[in-house]
Amino acid sequence: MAFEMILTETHGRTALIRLNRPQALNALCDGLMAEMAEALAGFDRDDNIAAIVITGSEKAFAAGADIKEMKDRTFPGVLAEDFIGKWEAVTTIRKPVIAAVSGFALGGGCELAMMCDMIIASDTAKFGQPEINLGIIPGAGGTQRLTRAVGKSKAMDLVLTGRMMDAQEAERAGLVARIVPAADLLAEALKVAEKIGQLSGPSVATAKQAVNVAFETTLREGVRFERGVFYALFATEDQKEGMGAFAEKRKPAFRNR
Ligand SMILES: CC(C)(O)CC(=O)SCCNC(=O)CCNC(=O)[C@H](O)C(C)(C)COP(=O)(O)OP(=O)(O)OC[C@H]1O[C@@H](n2cnc3c(N)ncnc32)[C@H](O)[C@@H]1OP(=O)(O)O
Repeated sequence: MAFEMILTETHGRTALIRLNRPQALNALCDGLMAEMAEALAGFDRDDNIAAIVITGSEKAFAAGADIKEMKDRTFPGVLAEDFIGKWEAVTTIRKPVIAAVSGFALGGGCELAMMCDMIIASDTAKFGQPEINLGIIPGAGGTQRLTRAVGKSKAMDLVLTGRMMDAQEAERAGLVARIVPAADLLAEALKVAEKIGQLSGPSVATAKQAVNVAFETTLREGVRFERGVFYALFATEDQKEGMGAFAEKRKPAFRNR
């Protein structure tokens, strides 16, 4: 499938998706979101791919949903179509998805980054939920994921005022995993993805699932879930290989089973 609004490439076992609407600061229109969902699903099925990086341009990861496309939508229309429901595709991917963010990550752009498993930001990144300036509120998880990431007070500050925060503030607040110079952003994100790709696929997928459960359940239930999947990993060859390699003082050769 040829894409128009995203570019895809592979680097070893890492798939890279670049948002590609520079003229609109990568505003997330329906077409782009559909292409991304299709690309993500394809990479998730591909045994040669272990992790996925999503990035934008130096100026903008994404400046939000496409306001020009969205402005004439109606209440019955968005309801019938479940306009934003399709965006959730990003959260159904089993492999790790890393957002490499440079420049603006606003509105739906910030929400897209937060749907990924971790955010690596350049020192020029700016995050915000400015929907309040448009007479709406965040609609792709912004009020929920941002609040879980940075806490109620800062989430209120950002969502109610629509102000942007820079990469340093975002890292201090816990939204961003690490900050790197803009010129090194992609290399760093690919390096992290490659490192994950060398590990055991079943344990990586299980670890991702377990951390995500923490967002959706009580501590007691989450710990119970973790214990169950932890025990299950002792049924894998990779557990024998990983621990055997440690005992034999050699590098493990994981076979993803
Ligand atoms: C997903 C939901 C439900 O949560 C909803 C949303 O995401 S609503 C959208 C939230 N995002 C915003 O409100 C940000 C809108 N953009 C801006 O405020 C500014 O563009 C900026 C601060 C990011 C950058 O400003 P500047 O450097 O001055 O560039 P511009 O000239 O404004 O933009 C260049 C070009 O891109 C178009 N653009 C930018 N953002 C969007 C957008 N979200 N949708 C559609 N188009 C966008 C902008 O109109 C310019 O295009 P031209 O007018 O030159 O054709």
